[in-house]
Amino acid sequence: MGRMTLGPEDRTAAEALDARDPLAFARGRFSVPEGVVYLDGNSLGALPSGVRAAVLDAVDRQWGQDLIGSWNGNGWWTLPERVGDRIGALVGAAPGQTICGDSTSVQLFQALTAAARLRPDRRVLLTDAANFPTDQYLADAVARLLGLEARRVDPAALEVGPDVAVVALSAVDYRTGELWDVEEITRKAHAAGAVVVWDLCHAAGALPVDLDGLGADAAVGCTYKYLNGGPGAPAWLYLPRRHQQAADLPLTGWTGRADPFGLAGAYEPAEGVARARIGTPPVLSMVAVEAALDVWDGVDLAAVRAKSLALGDLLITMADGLREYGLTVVTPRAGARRGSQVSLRHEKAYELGQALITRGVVGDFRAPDLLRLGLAPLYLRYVDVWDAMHALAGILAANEHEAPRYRRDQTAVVT
Ligand SMILES: Cc1ncc(COP(=O)(O)O)c(C=O)c1O
Ligand SMILES: Nc1c(O)cccc1C(=O)C[C@H](N)C(=O)O
Repeated sequence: MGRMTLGPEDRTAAEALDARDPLAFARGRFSVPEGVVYLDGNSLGALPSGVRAAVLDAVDRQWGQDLIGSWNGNGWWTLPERVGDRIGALVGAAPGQTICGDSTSVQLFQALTAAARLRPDRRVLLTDAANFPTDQYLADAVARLLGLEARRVDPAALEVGPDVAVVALSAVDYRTGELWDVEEITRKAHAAGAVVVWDLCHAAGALPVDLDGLGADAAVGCTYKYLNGGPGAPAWLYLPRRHQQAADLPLTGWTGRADPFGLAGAYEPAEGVARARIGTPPVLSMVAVEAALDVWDGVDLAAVRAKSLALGDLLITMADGLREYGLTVVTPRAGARRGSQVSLRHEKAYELGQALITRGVVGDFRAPDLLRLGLAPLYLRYVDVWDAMHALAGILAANEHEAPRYRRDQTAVVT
């Protein structure tokens, strides 16, 4: 779809786009609260309808009745590989290369350490100065542990010297929504002999990714954003087959050992990606993720991408109409450089976000001045974007956000 010319007066045009949306059916797979326009699926995805029954079954029948027999009888033990493969299918990973478990931060530690150990003669780890804090902290921590130097770079001007062991970046900038040229960066890093670790938190389920085709050396991501696995849902690690044998993973937990129930005193890695298992999987959370992944049945990621960009086009067009109020679009306009969110800059971004919540529109705020609006194409409609931007226009026009109750309380948790 090309650029839109939809004006704030034209809700019927948004309705027409919904009427011919090939993904319209997917909204029925979610429980989205009535009267809420949810633009925060890039932080916590909405609740897929099937999750409740799956978790209740895991609690009442599997845990309550079947008790410990559930590790085998209800497939608890194999959840990390099973769910991992289903996530892998959404990021271009053939089976046997993706494991689900722990947090993104833990998986970053695993991936960065193992990646650096693949290049023992090199001393530098590159990360993005604007990367999500946990990515930067863990790059520093791994560098300290292995005696490397963690260097901050701008992905747009990446240069990879002969001393670089690892290039570790997020595909999408969590603040601006900019999508980096993942193919070109991977190619550049490989040409210089480095390995590449991608953080796909803001890409998995938001746009097509082809990890195998890319030749990525490792990747991580969460499942609580566009994969809708729920609060605190476990993350995932992609470790391609070609590195599995050589990968020296730092967290050698007992469930990643060959024959874990042999209970031997010394570690020996399991075959394949199972070696990336660490401790006991968080069964209830992983059952939720597994059920959440059902929303992808029959969904074409190319259609998800097309709708994500079209929703973004609509949002950007309407935001451009609000320039007179000091609102600017910071997300790149070119579709190829956009993830699945649009970030708007305004000196009162926090207050605007709070006033929007009062009107039933939920986005989020990133300091110091960004209003971040996430676009999850499976459950968002064009009219939702229209209604959100219409509400924003009303707030700005009436100065609603200047009300004292919207002032930022510095002690509040900003989600
Ligand atoms: C790019 C990126 N990496 C990592 C994380 C979070 O890591 P964790 O799942 O360990 O909280 C986030 C968001 O929370 C993120 O946006
Ligand atoms: N993981 C989160 C959490 O536990 C609480 C609040 C927010 C988050 C997030 O996911 C933040 C998110 N990664 C971001 O892009 O800013």
